[in-house]
Amino acid sequence: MIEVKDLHKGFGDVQVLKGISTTFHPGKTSLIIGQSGSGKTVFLKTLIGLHTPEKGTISFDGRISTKFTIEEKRQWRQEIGMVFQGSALFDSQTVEENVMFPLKMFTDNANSEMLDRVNFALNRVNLENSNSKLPAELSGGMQKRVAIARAIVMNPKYLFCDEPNSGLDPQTAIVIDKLIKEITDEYNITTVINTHDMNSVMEIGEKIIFLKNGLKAWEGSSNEIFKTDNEAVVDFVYSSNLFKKVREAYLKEIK
Ligand SMILES: Nc1ncnc2c1ncn2[C@@H]1O[C@H](COP(=O)(O)OP(=O)(O)OP(=O)(O)O)[C@@H](O)[C@H]1O
Repeated sequence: MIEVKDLHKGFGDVQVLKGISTTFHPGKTSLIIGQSGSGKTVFLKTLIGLHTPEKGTISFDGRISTKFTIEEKRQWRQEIGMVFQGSALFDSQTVEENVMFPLKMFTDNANSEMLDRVNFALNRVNLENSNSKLPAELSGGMQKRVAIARAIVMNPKYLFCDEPNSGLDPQTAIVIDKLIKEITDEYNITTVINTHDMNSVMEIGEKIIFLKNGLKAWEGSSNEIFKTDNEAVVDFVYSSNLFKKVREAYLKEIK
């Protein structure tokens, strides 16, 4: 479980996060949504330790990350998986080398042991027989699978994804979303995803946090987001006519 309390982060005179508190639970996919510039990326980067908060705490199963010693930080870093926008694979390395990278960096396991683990992760994302391919030889959806395999190869407790389905067609995006949700359930991972994709919100949003101007303006589940009368959420999520109609139809049905 990740507990965030009163998180503040700014740059110079600009305050970006203005006191965010929330909790992310194991086995659940939590989604961060909000307009461009609302602070989603700064929030995610602060959670993973790339930004240091001025105020507030982030606690990982009781361990406060800003108080970590170097050794504790190294240990914690191994418990984290990350999927970045655009997959962030090493272009000149094969799929196998990309997925093996965290194992080489953090463990001194024998090569055969690492290879078993790599094959397990690739198998889990349904990407067998691609070990020797280069990222350029794969489709965008397959590259995301490699990025997910790399993120889970260390058996993480926490998974952070920044726009995991950006650049994918809607069908592939849903497949990737569902894969992340399945893995989250299966391995009881605490997963936090930044997204702009309203399909993701509806499909996999077990918990949704809506940021507005650096504050948490709303949180709830995908079912609750249909029913909410929070104006800011409704304006943001149902800004397209299609989603407005879907919401109206849903609300009629449950009356
Ligand atoms: N390193 C930085 N230095 C100064 N300002 C920054 C820095 N990183 C982010 N900001 C500012 O913080 C604000 C929030 O940015 P952030 O990238 O978190 O927004 P976002 O919600 O992720 O937007 P988007 O959906 O467009 O990715 C913006 O005004 C941005 O200019």
